[in-house]
Amino acid sequence: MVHKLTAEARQQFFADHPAWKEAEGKDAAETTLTFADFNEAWGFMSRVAVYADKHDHHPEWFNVYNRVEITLTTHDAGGLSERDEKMAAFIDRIRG
Ligand SMILES: C[C@H](O)[C@H](O)[C@H]1CNC2=NC(N)=NC(=O)C2=N1
Repeated sequence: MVHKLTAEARQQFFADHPAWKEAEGKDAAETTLTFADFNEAWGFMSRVAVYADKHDHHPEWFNVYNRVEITLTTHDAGGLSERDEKMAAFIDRIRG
């Protein structure tokens, strides 16, 4: 069972991860990454995909050429959870 972050933990999430913003009308966190080219973007996405598969937690994302938009939310919890926090921390570590 996975639970949504408490209001305090949610606030802490956005304080700890300044590259992430609250999604509008949705209990989720969003970020946009820009890479040198598609090859770099796809390399990044591959690393996130391996993480997602390993942790059974999957991003909502959109890619055009060198841009990757990511929305993190936990469908099973109906909002942001610790799983999103861990995935955001992973993405922030590898985003360069
Ligand atoms: C059955 C499977 O474990 C669930 O559907 C997992 C898969 N990946 C998931 N990813 C996300 N973002 N939220 C979930 O609730 C979720 N649930």
